[in-house]
Amino acid sequence: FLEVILATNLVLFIPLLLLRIATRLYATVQKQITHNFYIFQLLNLFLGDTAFPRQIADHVIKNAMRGDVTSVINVMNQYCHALKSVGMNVGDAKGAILDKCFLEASPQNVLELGCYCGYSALRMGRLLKEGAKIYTVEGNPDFADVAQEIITFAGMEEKIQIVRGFSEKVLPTIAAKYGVRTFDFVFIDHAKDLYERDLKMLEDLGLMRNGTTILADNVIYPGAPKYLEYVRNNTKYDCTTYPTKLQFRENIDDALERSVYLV
Ligand SMILES: C[S@@+](CC[C@H](N)C(=O)[O-])C[C@H]1O[C@@H](n2cnc3c(N)ncnc32)[C@H](O)[C@@H]1O
Ligand SMILES: [Mg+2]
Repeated sequence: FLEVILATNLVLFIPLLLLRIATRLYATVQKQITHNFYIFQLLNLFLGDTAFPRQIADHVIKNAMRGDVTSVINVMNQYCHALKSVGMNVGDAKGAILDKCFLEASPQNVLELGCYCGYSALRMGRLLKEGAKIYTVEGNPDFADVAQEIITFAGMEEKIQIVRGFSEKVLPTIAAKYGVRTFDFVFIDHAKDLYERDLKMLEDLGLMRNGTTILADNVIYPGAPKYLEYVRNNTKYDCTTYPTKLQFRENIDDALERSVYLV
């Protein structure tokens, strides 16, 4: 009898342990290589990274009101909270900081790096003034598909343009492609180790004007130390930190960093 119990436990325990190791490994590796399209896709293939965004989309379509952006945002929040989500949406608490900074900037042209399922784009989209537009960059085509589905369901497809591709590839051509001169508000929320590189890219490409607001998420967790060092010790940026907690994980400290570009 004891042998049966032991064998059953082992049968359950070993796959769970392997799953845990794989998840940890994935999180570590993903941080390093999110900008490598092929490795990213390979990991997705084996570890099913798109399963969660797909579930969010299905849940939204089933439970939210078509064409009602606030209802879509609320359903996404409820779902992620209920699951103590591993989802990467900025969430409602940090979302309130995003709303505040966004409204203060009152932007015409908005750039987002890292769309995921479109949650933060929808949050900004519902505050967008008449005629203004959001361009949200997403490197993972499966995430971009899910985001497009949710954005269209919310009726925001005219206001939110998903820009498919990795930032390093799409930024050099984004202005010409969409007829934009500079962005007034930039929300940076993609791979944390690319924040500094991509901000410098925006500078070099002349995609920001005097007064452009750059808001960076997750500067404490998972953390973007090189980015913080760059903007905080730089006369070209006027910085404010908004300490907060990680989305859906109230025991983990995080912060958003607002930097106003001064040229
Ligand atoms: C934290 S999630 C974005 C969450 C989203 N802003 C929200 O709050 O709803 C980061 C996203 O950035 C994407 N990503 C990572 N590196 C990227 C890059 N170099 N260019 C474009 N997208 C990238 C990932 O595929 C992922 O979907
Ligand atoms: Mg984030």
